[in-house]
Amino acid sequence: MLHWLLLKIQSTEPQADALSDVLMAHGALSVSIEDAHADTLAEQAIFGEPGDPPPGIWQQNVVTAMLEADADIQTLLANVQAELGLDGLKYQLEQIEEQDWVRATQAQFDPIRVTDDLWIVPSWHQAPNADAINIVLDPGLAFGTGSHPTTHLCLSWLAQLPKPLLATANVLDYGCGSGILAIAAKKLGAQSATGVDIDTQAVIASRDNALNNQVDAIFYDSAEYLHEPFEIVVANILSSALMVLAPVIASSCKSGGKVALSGILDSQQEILLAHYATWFEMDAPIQQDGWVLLTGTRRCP
Ligand SMILES: C[S@@+](CC[C@H](N)C(=O)[O-])C[C@H]1O[C@@H](n2cnc3c(N)ncnc32)[C@H](O)[C@@H]1O
Repeated sequence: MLHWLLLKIQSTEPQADALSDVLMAHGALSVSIEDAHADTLAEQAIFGEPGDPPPGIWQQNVVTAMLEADADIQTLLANVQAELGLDGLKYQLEQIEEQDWVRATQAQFDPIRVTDDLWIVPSWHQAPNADAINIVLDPGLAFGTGSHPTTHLCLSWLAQLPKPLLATANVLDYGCGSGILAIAAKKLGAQSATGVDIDTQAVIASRDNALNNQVDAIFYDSAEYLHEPFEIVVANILSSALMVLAPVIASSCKSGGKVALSGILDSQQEILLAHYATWFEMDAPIQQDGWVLLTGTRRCP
């Protein structure tokens, strides 16, 4: 049964916001803007870092309006053209059938293999390897489902740490998001795991996820962080935050302790390597899909 129409209009960066406003004013249920070249070699990557000005939008984009099935498209287009002074709009119309939206959303998330022995499994899936360490995690408001290369890099690093080292290690997950790294550390055998985050929602999500995984890990607001020393510190935060937090991360890591830093783009690794070399003996960077993991060992202060 037909339920909605999707009107997709080709646009350019200066027009896109005004076009969205006019579509909403004339009855669109929702409007989204996407890169016109998404999923092609010409795709334009846009990243925002805390403290930076808003990154803007794509030069060539597609503005998509979701409309009631009986919307009068010709009148809507005439209004858009008249109000914005645009001629010859290029557009496409698609029909959306009713479907089971919960099932459709869940179908996008499959179990993620980190190693043969470590998997991230959505709660509605059967674990592909029941004997593996399976972290049960559903997509939520906090970052960290395991699908992003930066999380994957940190998880792979935790998984390859020697078991005797982990068994005596207290692990700090700075910028815990969903709590995935702290939960993984504890499940892999760490003595203790603590996560802190600047975002209250992340702390709540981490506590819920730890409970769902029957993992005893502590999560709290980074504003209350006590600067305790840990044997292992993982921090998957964007590079600008890692630069600012470097003294905190260094003072949180015991002499001889290990650090793993991610959320770093290829182009940002040199400056971070140089900065963290002040406190750590740094290893060769590890790369995945344009993202970098930096690891090191804390020198004696
Ligand atoms: C990329 S997510 C990483 C989440 C998870 N650790 C993972 O590896 O998937 C970064 C997290 O760091 C948090 N964050 C950003 N800046 C921070 C800061 N200055 N102090 C503490 N947490 C911060 C964000 O709220 C976010 O939850």
